[in-house]
Amino acid sequence: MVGANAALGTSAASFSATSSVAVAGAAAGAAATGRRESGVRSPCVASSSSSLSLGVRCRAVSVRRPGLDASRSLRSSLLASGSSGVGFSRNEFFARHEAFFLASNIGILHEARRENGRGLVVRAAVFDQLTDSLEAAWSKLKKEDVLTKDNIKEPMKDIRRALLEADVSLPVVRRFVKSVSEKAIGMGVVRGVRPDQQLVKVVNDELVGLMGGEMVGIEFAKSGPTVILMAGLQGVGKTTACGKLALFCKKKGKSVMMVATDVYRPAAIDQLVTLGKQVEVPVFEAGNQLRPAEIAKRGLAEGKKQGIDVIIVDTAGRLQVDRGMMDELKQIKQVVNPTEVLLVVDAMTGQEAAGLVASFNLEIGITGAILTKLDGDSRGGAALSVKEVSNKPIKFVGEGEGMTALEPFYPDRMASRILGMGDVLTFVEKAQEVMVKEDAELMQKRIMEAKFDFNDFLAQTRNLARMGSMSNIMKFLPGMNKVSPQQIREAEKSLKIMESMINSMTPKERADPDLLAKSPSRRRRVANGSGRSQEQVSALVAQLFQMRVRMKSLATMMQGGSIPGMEGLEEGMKGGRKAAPGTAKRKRSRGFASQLAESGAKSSPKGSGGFGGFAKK
Ligand SMILES: Nc1nc2c(ncn2[C@@H]2O[C@H](COP(=O)(O)OP(=O)(O)OP(=O)(O)O)[C@@H](O)[C@H]2O)c(=O)[nH]1
Repeated sequence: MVGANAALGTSAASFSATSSVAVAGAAAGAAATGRRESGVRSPCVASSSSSLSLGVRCRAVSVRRPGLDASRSLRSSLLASGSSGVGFSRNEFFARHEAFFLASNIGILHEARRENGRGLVVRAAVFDQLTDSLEAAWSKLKKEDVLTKDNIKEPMKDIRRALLEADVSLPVVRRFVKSVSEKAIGMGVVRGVRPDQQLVKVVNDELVGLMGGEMVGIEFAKSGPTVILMAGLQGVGKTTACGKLALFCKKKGKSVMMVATDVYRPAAIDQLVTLGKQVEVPVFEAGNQLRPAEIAKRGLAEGKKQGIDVIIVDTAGRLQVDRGMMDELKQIKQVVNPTEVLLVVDAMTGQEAAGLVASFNLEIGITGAILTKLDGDSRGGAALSVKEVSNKPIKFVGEGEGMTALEPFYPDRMASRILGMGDVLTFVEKAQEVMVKEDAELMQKRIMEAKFDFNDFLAQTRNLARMGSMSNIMKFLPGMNKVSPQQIREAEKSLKIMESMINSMTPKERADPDLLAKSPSRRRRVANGSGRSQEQVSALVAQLFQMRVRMKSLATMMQGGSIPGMEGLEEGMKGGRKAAPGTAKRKRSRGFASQLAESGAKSSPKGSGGFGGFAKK
């Protein structure tokens, strides 16, 4: 293989710029306007005859959930292959493409063995600010040997400030800081784990607890339809959330109907009907002359008649909480006897959102919250405060206007993202949506046999593109929050260039890159066909050989399911205090990093550049 690279006699450095990264184009659908008439309006259901119509770069924060070994390994591997500081070299960035491939394949195979199909978790610019501020806190402990009352004072001040800036309410911040301080000081020396990592671990656990610990999903009724009553102030995204939730339930195999009871805002009913068309869910409406509770009652009767599984009732919002609104909600609640009452709150209102959840709960009794517009909020105080302030869980988060932009809220994954550790589980779940297990198995086999070819490369790249835009996908991966939009644009451009070269290869050449490695005339032909230079084609071929080696090596480690850096910390934190310097575990840890480095070095001819950044610097 190295021989083949040498035979190409090229510097692959030029290929850095023509490397690959997935691109996606998600088209937002334009919506048709619904007529205001009678009946259940549906694009798919016949009209009713009724007259009603850690950047932290800590490689070792554990997530306390069983069965996540492979996911942890993925994350650890990605972390290990990633940047260790602010800023991201281009090579490191491109190197992630290999990690994407591996993560999607191995992740799918692992997760395919897991029964419960869980949803996705948030991705957004949210928490960027908090993540950065927390990094400053850890960095103050880099030179310490043990956490003490004195040396955590400064980092704790930073954490306090970071949380307040994120708009977390003061009492919550106070409790949080107190609890973290006590636990951190009580830890003592944990061999093999640096004090800054210890603190990250404590903060991680506290964040998970603060946000409620476990994910709390929708509770479906044991018999009869599940009725979900949606409440919230005006403009928070309630109607949009109804559509998103309808789609979410549909994907779970439920039949869904939405009921439009907002008789005050003229366009509200039409808006719901339009969304219904978009997600192909019928909407029950009865104009704006009846009382909302009456419409809800008739909607429920209609849903029952049709044997609908989930009935989502949209309600009117008000500019602020007022008696009329609460009374109306109470009346609707009384007639539909909902399984879930979800309060929709706008993340951008920060701690105010948490206060609203508390007061709505007191007034009407709610079962949880949907936090919308998380994509527009870079502070994240609402996500951190809601559970603590109201004792009600956030059940979903909305992070976009599109109908698919609703995801269950997982406190542990969110904590992971706050700490700059990415969210590999979500990445894997996204991959599962576009790849079938059999394909992943086949691809895995080819990676392990170092037979990964240009066809595989194209297939994988296209799969990744189907998962969403590059910038969205990257948010799930550790350290990728440091990649600039400019780098993303370049990478997207590079992918197109690369595809054009691969498209100019014959099927035989795609399947057997050796043909190209050995034949300058073939490379010349591909260059002419794609309008690229011969050097670029040579570099592309060289890269494929390098990728084969590195992917096989990394895949072997990921499949082992045990990445020492992570494991060591976990055990240390459990109180094992076993991993003394120089022990096998420590050696394995070093071995992992150096193996990565070696695999890159071995396969890269001198001066080849390319994916050289894959190895940890
Ligand atoms: N960026 C972003 N925008 C959102 C999100 N959810 C809703 N929106 C937008 O917020 C605006 C208001 O959303 P609606 O669903 O009409 O809000 P509403 O609460 O039903 O409003 P009322 O019916 O007036 O009470 C719309 O422009 C939505 O597209 C989200 O998660 N992210």
